[in-house]
Amino acid sequence: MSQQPIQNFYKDDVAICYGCGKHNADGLHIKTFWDGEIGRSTFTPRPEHTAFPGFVYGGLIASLIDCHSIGTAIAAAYDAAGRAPGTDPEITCVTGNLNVSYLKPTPMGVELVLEARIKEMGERKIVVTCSVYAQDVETVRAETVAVRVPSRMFKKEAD
Ligand SMILES: CCCCCCCC(=O)SCCNC(=O)CCNC(=O)[C@H](O)C(C)(C)COP(=O)(O)OP(=O)(O)OC[C@H]1O[C@@H](n2cnc3c(N)ncnc32)[C@H](O)[C@@H]1OP(=O)(O)O
Repeated sequence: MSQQPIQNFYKDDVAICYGCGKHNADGLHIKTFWDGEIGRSTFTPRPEHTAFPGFVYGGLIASLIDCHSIGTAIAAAYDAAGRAPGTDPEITCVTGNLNVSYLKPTPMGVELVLEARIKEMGERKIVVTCSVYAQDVETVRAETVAVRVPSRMFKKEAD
């Protein structure tokens, strides 16, 4: 298991994502730990993340899956290239598609555990599956298409 989350290696100028950017003070600060096979993340929803009494808002869960799956894709892509995370040239991805199945209501008040795996590693397209567990019960399952893009895509035109 990597000691540092992949998000720690994102360049400062792009690390402002609402889901996972370390420089977004109001963000969720999702962290992905890749062990070479599985990307793991944990998150405990806060009261404002409620959908209906006692249960987590699905959009929040989709956000967790989104950034965690993209982080898993990026970490796995460095791994597949035999490179240390964060080394140049930078590997970056965006979400092309996010398909979420809510299997059961997800309870508030417990830590959620996310496990993501690589289903397909292409040159540009990386397909990631992700399950969300609450107290060992799988409540959500998703498949994400991460698409590798040049890091200049993240720069503002004025820069
Ligand atoms: C580093 C910090 C990152 C934090 C990111 C957090 C996650 C996010 O919120 S990202 C923001 C939301 N996503 C976006 O804004 C992306 C907007 N879309 C785009 O920019 C483009 O449509 C993009 C990059 C997805 C695809 O670009 P494009 O040049 O058209 O790709 P293209 O060359 O056609 O396809 C490349 C591969 O991806 C696949 N693909 C592209 N788009 C999709 C899609 N929407 N669904 C499924 N597969 C797709 C293609 O089939 C192709 O696969 P293969 O290589 O096997 O043939």
